[in-house]
Amino acid sequence: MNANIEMMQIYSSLELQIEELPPYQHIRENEFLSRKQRKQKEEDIAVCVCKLDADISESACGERCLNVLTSTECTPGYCPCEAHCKNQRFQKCEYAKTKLFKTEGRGWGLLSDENIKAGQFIIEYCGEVISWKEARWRSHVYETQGLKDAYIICLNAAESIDATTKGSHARFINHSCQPNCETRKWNVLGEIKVGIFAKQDISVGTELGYDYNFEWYGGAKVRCLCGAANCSGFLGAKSRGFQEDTYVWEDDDDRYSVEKIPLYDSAEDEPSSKLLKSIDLSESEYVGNVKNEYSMAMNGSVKCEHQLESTSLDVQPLESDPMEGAVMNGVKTEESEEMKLYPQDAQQAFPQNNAMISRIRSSSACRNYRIGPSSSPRKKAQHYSNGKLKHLAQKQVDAKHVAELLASQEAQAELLINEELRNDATSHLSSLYNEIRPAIEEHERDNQDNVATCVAEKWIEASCLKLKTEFDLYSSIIKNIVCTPRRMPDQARPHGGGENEVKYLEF
Ligand SMILES: C[S@@+](CC[C@H](N)C(=O)[O-])C[C@H]1O[C@@H](n2cnc3c(N)ncnc32)[C@H](O)[C@@H]1O
Repeated sequence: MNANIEMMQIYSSLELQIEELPPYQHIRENEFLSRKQRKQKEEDIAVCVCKLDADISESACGERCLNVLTSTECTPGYCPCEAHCKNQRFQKCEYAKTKLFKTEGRGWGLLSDENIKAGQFIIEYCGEVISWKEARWRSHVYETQGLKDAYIICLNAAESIDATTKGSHARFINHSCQPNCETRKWNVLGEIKVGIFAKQDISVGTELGYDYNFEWYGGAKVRCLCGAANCSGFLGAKSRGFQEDTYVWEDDDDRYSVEKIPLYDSAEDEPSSKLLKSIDLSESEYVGNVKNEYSMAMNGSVKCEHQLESTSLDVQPLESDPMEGAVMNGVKTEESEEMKLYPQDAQQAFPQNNAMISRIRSSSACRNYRIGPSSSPRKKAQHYSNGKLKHLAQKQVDAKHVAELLASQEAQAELLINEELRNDATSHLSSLYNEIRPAIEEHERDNQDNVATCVAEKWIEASCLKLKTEFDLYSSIIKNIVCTPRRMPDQARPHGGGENEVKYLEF
């Protein structure tokens, strides 16, 4: 009888727990929404050279396995250690034992339910794999719905994992500024997966936490309640999402910020003590939502009851940027001088470099240099009221075509040389990206500290060189158009191109 009552009590407390858990679907594998899951091609399979030795447990794909060293899981059927291979932890869901629990003010959290060793794989962060654009859109939608907890993390430059409606227990791991876990990316059968790994030995019953700073796409500004001595104050304060939302810029002598939030570069850095002039939050629906979310987030006890099925959303996708696709119609146009001289934003010239830029931007070493679109103080006209940068998508000037319109051979040669220098600098920057990416990824895998300053400097140097060569090219075009004679119209031989292109070159 007593046992029955006890059982009923356990059952009802379990029921209570299940009731209280926010609605989500538990999944053990990522679901791909924006594309099909990749099938590993035979030629892409990395086969290690491990040899099974019954006396040495580490022999079957331990830490010296070539695949382990490159964060790649062995492929079943190809690994020489066959069923003994220890390097298929994601595939076999070899998770540590964990338990959900309710925290004070931070919603649900995850506890270790056994002693965990430093470096041990704890759990995969599963969810829906969506494009970066979709992530921005969803993050905005969730904010609009008043969803307090954010579950979107970055997978790669183009994709994110959203565990809001579907995910593994990793979605319950809270942020800590003094984390005992970290995220690491592994190549598993040709797909990148995000795992939570122990940074140190963790004893049973300890809350698991990792630093959201790098991978998290938290739409709202949530005050961090991790309690660490070095707490940075806000969740994901260095994350891309946070940086975009709280964009701070200078316009002549004015300084603006979305909120009067003191931003800390790192535990050691000084907080930005400058009093920032707050912009009118009502100016923008988006910022308005952020503000709304912020005040909600401050109320830690608010329990979110929102269902995600709601579709009648009165919001626009963030990517509906009114400047996107804007085309520079020629030097005759009313565009600013800066737009003429910089026909392509450095970031847009290399879409694949966005990851690099955002990673570098998220390191304090580089933030000191202010890389990327926020690298230099720009005119207010180039920002939206919420501080986001407008894209300066423009056509590139075809220097060869311009040269053909000039009568002077010297002028023609000058343009062509400058174009060649610009092209060299562009391809150098592009190849540098591939060269330094492994260093950055390696760094991120080992720990979540900042990337080395020398890496950032190399990148900045190449970016500056590219900007300089672009500047030289466009200033020499303008100079020669203004100061040297042009061919007579009937001598001009504009090549190829449609009507637009000819107009573009009519000076
Ligand atoms: C990935 S979820 C973590 C699980 C979440 N606590 C839950 O109940 O589902 C991230 C959200 O948890 C909350 N959170 C996580 N770490 C926090 C922290 N250190 N301080 C305050 N809130 C935190 C925030 O609302 C954040 O958006």
